Amino acid sequence: ACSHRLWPEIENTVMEQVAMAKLGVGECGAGWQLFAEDGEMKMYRREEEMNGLVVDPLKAVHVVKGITGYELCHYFFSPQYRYDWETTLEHMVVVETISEDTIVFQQTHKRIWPASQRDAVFWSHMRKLSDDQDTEGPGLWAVVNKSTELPNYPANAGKCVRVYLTVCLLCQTLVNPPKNGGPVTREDISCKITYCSVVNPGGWAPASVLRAVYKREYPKFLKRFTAYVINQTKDKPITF
Ligand SMILES: O=S(=O)(CCO)c1ccc(-c2ccc(C3CCCC3)c([C@H]3C[C@H]3c3ccccn3)c2)cc1
Repeated sequence: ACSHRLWPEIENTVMEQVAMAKLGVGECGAGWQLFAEDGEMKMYRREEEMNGLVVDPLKAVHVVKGITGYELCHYFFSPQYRYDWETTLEHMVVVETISEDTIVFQQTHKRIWPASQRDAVFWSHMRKLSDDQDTEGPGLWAVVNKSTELPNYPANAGKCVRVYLTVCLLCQTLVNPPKNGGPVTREDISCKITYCSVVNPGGWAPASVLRAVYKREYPKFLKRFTAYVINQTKDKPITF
């Protein structure tokens, strides 16, 4: 995989995205505004436009009990589960499997009225990161998705407007070993999640419409996805 043409970009993007994900939303002076909250899940956005297009960066933080960072990243990265949890997905193609941890996708998303239908072409990479603090711990896992150009999937060639996205799912597993020294069970683990995304909608769509869609779709997506992983893993051995 290190020889692949995308490798340098993947390496740089992962480092940059993980560094950004680790930054707290800090004092809200940094422009992050809380727009959705549900229990442990908090969603922030910054209102940003690029030549008239809404490209509001999104940062969500969440803590989920009973699953590991590896498990969350595995179900997020692996194509075979995506239709189960990604409700806005109309069609997904695995364009290229660069390695077991790097895949190129083409996805068509269901049309969200009144915007025209969108598609995305992006590479997706999953990786374990060394957790600076404790090296031997379960550590940090991340999946980074970033739009890329593919000659065989030219942008805006068919009915869909091409979106440009950069997404980072950063997960830290927290283990609370049982007092009695017994084996670690799912009651003793939780996962701290940071999900960052910037989606440039490609073609024009009304700012009010896009912001309403983001406000509705992102909380739904993160809640549905985490519930899906909890359900998929509850009767399986823990994978760190
Ligand atoms: O995390 S991923 O990599 C998971 C792999 O599927 C991801 C997440 C989000 C998107 C996406 C793509 C298009 C749109 C919009 C833009 C104009 C009209 C459609 C949106 C906005 C609508 C928001 C949204 C948020 C979450 C889920 C779906 N929809 C989001 C794509 C990939």
